Amino acid sequence: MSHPRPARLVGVIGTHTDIGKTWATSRLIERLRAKGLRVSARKPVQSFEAHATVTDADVLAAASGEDRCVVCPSHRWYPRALAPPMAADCLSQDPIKVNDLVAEIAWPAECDIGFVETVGGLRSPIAHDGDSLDLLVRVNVDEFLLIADAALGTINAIQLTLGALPVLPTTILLNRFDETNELHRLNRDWLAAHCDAGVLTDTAGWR
Ligand SMILES: Nc1ncnc2c1ncn2[C@@H]1O[C@H](COP(=O)(O)OP(=O)(O)OP(=O)(O)O)[C@@H](O)[C@H]1O
Ligand SMILES: C[C@H](N)[C@@H](CCCCCC(=O)O)NC(=O)O
Repeated sequence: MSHPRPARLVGVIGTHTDIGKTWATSRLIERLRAKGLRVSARKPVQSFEAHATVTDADVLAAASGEDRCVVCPSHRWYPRALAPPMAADCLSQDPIKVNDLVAEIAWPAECDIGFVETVGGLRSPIAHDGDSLDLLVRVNVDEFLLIADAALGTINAIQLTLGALPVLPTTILLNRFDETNELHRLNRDWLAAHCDAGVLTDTAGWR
């Protein structure tokens, strides 16, 4: 049996953990849904501080209008702020396999755009046998959305990330971009001139 797949499947990656993948993706989902598009979000596995009251799945679910345990299955919630396989080990949970994470992703029958959010940065371990990039390759995404910041050092982080990606359309979103900050503007312009990717400073420009 073939499983439904969104018409457009976007892999969300970051230059670093806490860069704003969930925040930016949620803002983008809200904007797309307001236009009438059917949008879903999936975070195949998540790890977080044990005392956290709101997880990435909660934030994405609030934006997409889905159940948080549909966004991220409840058995893939690891309450330790470590890469998921490391968290699983510390919590004496079973090893995480990329194949299982992929198999657990289910989309609604009709979905215009699906977002798969990874963990940490592109090469952060997401399972015992693979990292965020491995997962998105297995999921066979159509394109990448790279969340980065606009501050000093971002060019290196973005270049390293782009260099590790397969050739697919990629959009860079500079989270927390401040138009009044000259460095932010100069970084945006340099990236637009030198990178083979679209460069956005907010979700409004996403096409
Ligand atoms: N543009 C922004 N404005 C306000 N708060 C933001 C913004 N971007 C991120 N944040 C906040 O920064 C924190 C980290 O962001 P977020 O959880 O989106 O990062 P992440 O890349 O998804 O992290 P992880 O590696 O855990 O997946 C969150 O508390 C989030 O609400
Ligand atoms: C705990 C964090 N919030 C995040 C995992 C980040 C792992 C980073 C590992 C690394 O690259 O060193 N978890 C998650 O996105 O579900």
